[in-house]
Amino acid sequence: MSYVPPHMRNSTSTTIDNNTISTSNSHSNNNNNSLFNPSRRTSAAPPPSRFLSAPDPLFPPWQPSQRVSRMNPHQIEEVRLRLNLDVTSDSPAAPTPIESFTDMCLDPSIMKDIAYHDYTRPTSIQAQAMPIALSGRDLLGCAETGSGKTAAFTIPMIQHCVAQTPIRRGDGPLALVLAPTRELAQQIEKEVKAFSRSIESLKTAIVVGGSNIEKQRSELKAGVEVVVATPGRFIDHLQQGNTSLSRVSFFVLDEADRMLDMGFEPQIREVMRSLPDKHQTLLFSATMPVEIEVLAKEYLSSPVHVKVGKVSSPTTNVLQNLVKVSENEKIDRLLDVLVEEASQAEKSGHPFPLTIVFVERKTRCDEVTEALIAQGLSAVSLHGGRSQGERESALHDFRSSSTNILVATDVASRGLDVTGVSHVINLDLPKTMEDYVHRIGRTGRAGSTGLSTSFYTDRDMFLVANIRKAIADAESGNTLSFATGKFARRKEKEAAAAQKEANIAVSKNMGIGAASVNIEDKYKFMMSASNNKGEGTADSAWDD
Ligand SMILES: Nc1ncnc2c1ncn2[C@@H]1O[C@H](COP(=O)(O)OP(=O)(O)OP(=O)(O)O)[C@@H](O)[C@H]1O
Repeated sequence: MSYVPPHMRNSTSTTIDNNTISTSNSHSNNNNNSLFNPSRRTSAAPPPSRFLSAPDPLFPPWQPSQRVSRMNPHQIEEVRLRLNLDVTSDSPAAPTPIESFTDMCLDPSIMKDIAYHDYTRPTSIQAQAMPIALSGRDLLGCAETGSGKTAAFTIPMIQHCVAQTPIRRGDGPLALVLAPTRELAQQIEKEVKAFSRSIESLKTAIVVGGSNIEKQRSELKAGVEVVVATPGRFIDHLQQGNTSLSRVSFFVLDEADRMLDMGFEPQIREVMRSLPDKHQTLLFSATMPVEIEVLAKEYLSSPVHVKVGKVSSPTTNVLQNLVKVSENEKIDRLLDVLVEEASQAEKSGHPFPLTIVFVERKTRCDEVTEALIAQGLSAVSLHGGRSQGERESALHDFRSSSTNILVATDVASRGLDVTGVSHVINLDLPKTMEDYVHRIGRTGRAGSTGLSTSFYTDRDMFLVANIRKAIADAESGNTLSFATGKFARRKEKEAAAAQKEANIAVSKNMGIGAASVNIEDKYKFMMSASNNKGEGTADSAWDD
């Protein structure tokens, strides 16, 4: 299929009104609802975009500086090599990577905000992804954790919005970003605001579960240029007719793979199917499983694939420690590490380094936090079982360093960017390498270095072998990545379970079963909690 730029795509086939959403997820439980059911539109809502005569093209031509335009293929290749960029594209060729913001010929207001935030030069993913996005192309972007993927789509998105006819009351947004967690969505919206602080006319809305739906409804109905949302709540608003996709011409899925894992694939597919013909789509993640590539093949139009360095692997900015422990000594060992950190900090006169402790389950999260507080440490917990207000206040305390330890489930493992996190501790290892990559990526961000400490027991040997391999690969410069995605995760879990079974059989034969485990009284409640059947796992915390 040859490439058709978004502004050349046929806009007369925007037959979105008849599309219905499949409602396998609890967030959208009305099977008869159409996302765009005209009867659900408010009278203030505009007619579908095909009836609008847009005075301005949706995708005005964008050109980089003369200097960049004059680069020859050899020079382009040299830049890609230097920036560790792997770029593939059907015709036409991918736009040239740009190593300075000035050469990107951005709106002067955006340039002012980039300077305000002290971004002096683009990161590798930004250098290549931004020109692709600015030229209206679809994109599949994969770069390691903390490499600046957010600005890579945020800045071109703002530039795109500035070029559109203004939003009127009742219009849907011009740009839509979907992200898997409330915290990540809020962070992205902040970044949109940060790079559009000089553009008063650009309004944003954050649309996530757990927050006041009335306020969101009135913001959406009043009309905003950019919506950043978690999928469940956004679909709710679509179904209620509070917003529409009819003006969305810039669509981003951040941490796309995670949203598919969460069961939002039908909804995401429906949104992608229902977008007006004139739009561009950008998909980003640090791990890019095959399911995403399949989705991209179906819905993206000749996307440019950009990979930076070794994808789907732990960032090399983090020094990874693996510590073998028994289940019942985990908390003591955690306290040892944290108390030592506190005393080092005191000796050196530095503040206690910001530390994230990942645990497997919600209740364990609260209990570990209580145990740390009982030892005089300053800790807060973050998980999907807490109210939205509690989640926000925990993250606020941690971001402002008024609390230096965040104990969290995997709800904090994706995308969260907290400046100054220097240590990630896996009290419980995650089930898969993919989650491990995202978790330890909360440190060692934006070129800084970080440390991770992972406690493991016999039951984690499968994952530990993979981690060791990843560390060895990184040291030897091996560029092969491990497989990610739903199927790969299932296989990984099955293999891990088989190994666990084998270990249990061996220990039974040796007469060392669970009965011999001696749990200190003070931690007994944690063991029982984590063994408690029916309690939500970390995955069920993703309840946006
Ligand atoms: N060009 C730049 N110059 C300086 N700092 C930057 C630049 N781009 C991004 N950063 C900073 O780098 C940090 C990480 O960026 P970001 O959160 O976008 O990473 P990410 O690639 O999305 O990570 P993850 O995969 O974990 O979501 C942020 O604090 C951001 O402000």
